[in-house]
Amino acid sequence: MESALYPIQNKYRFNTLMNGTWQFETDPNSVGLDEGWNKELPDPEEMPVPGTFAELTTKRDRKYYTGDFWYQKDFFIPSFLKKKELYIRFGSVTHRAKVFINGHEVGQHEGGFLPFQVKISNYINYDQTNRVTVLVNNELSEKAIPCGTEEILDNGQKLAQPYFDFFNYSGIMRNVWLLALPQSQITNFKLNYQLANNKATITYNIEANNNAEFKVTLFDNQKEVACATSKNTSSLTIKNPHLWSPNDPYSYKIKIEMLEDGKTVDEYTDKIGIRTVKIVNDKILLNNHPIYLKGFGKHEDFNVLGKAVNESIIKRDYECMKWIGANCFRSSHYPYAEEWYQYADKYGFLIIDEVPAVGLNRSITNFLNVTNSNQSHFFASKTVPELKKVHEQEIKEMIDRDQRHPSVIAWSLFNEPESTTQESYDYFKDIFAFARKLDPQNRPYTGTLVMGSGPKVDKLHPLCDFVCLNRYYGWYVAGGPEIVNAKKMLEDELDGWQNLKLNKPFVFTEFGADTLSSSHRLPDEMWSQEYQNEYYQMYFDIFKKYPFICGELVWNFADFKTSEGIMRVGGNDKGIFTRDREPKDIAFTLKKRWQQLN
Ligand SMILES: CCC[C@@H]1NC[C@@H](O)[C@H](O)[C@H]1C(=O)O
Repeated sequence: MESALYPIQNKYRFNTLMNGTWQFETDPNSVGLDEGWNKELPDPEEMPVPGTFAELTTKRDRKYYTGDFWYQKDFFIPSFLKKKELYIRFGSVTHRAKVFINGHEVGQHEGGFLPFQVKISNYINYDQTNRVTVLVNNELSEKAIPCGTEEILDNGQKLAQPYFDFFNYSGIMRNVWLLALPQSQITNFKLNYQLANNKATITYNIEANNNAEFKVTLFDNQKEVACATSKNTSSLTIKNPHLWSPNDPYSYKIKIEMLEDGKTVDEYTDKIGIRTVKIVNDKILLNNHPIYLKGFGKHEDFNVLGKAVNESIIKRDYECMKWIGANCFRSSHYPYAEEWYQYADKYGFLIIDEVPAVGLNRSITNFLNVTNSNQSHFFASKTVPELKKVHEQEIKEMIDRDQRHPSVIAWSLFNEPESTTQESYDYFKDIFAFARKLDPQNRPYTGTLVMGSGPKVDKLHPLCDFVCLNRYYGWYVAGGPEIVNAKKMLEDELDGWQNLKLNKPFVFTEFGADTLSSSHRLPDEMWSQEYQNEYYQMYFDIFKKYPFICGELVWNFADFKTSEGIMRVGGNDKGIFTRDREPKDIAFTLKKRWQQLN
């Protein structure tokens, strides 16, 4: 069911997008399966795919709809496709899906931010119209990621209660493809690079659905530079490799041919960027040179789109990040659509790729209790074994999908879980051990530590190759006139980390202040543009004193939608840009700083 290869077209492979208008119907009483909705929706409406119903409706109960809902679309399959294996590939379905073809169940998937495909060949009527139906569910629990719970309102409606700070958008929010693939096919390939003596050795491991030989060819600007024919695993070596880096995102083309009895039966081509990433002492090295990460925690989030993929938004975000002088972002708090990574490879951005392990703390204000006994003891609950299984499945799917992108430099296995209890350490010790077996390039593994999980109490930093801090001194604590105390709080914590002599890099993966683009205050006040500037200047003045700080990823790239609450004005307003991607004053401060920072 996993589908790590992005669809391409060549003489062996064909695909077509199934985006557009689908039929849609909510199923609040979960009667659809009994009433045959997998064959015919009783009273559907039009729904765009990719898209999310929550951003399109004018009715609150639809916006917050929680439970089962159905999508359905008819499509024609000509008989000349009979020789091919047919699949439908979903870029994602949030949070879980069950797929039917002409009424027959053909597969299901848990996890709302990674692709999967279902084989449909055996259920297709050729030269006829066929029907795909998807049963989706968007409920939250402590047995899946992202975590949350739900309540039943007085009117009987379910209401999702996220343990995370972004709107629980759901549905088919990424591209959907119809795939026509060869019977014998390449299903994935993994690459690792070794650089030495001005040579690059590219070790490959090809996965396929049949035993076969493989011919692997590397091209530099259309010129063949290396070639090998082997079973699944071998290597290629090239002299004077042109390495990939943010300042020079150079790519080669790799072509893999699958041979049966000497005859090519499948072919997959991709762009690859030769580079290495490693941690040496308290530095992050790219191609053996220390790098400093400048950029953002982001979200897939935009007006009307919700989290639906849209290449205009992707392009605009990259243009803004180039303009401001950023070189990195974290895919907070879930793996983004594949197109984000393709642009990063091309434009030379670095990505900390994050699995949707957010909300493993039973309250987004858990950080207020992290240093006292009011902790929720999240990892002591009986649902943890189920949670761990899903967490591991999604780590594997994320790494299988993204391991070839040169832009991906690290894996984030958690965002702000409970992290000061022995049981949290026991849980994540297993998670890290599982994940470390999966990446052929052995990139660094990390996770972000919630406000309060500091040097005296945190249990998870020993598992991390570099330490990621989400800190809000001057906002959630010591805000406004108390910012004078916030400076000392931040310095005291960093002194505490320094005294542990971890000899590891640290990256600030979140720090920020909610700011209304309409607010100017003299003297500055919280929520004003002037305060956001003062807040960041305080952090930057302090960062200079700690050489182990190797990155500053501010929170957040843009204002984004959350659940409603007394601390949210239309959502989270910590953006450097507004939700419609216009700069706040702070954007010009960061541009000046980042274009000078090498
Ligand atoms: C102290 C927790 C901060 C929190 N961290 C996770 C993000 O997803 C939230 O948006 C951010 C915030 O509240 O701004």
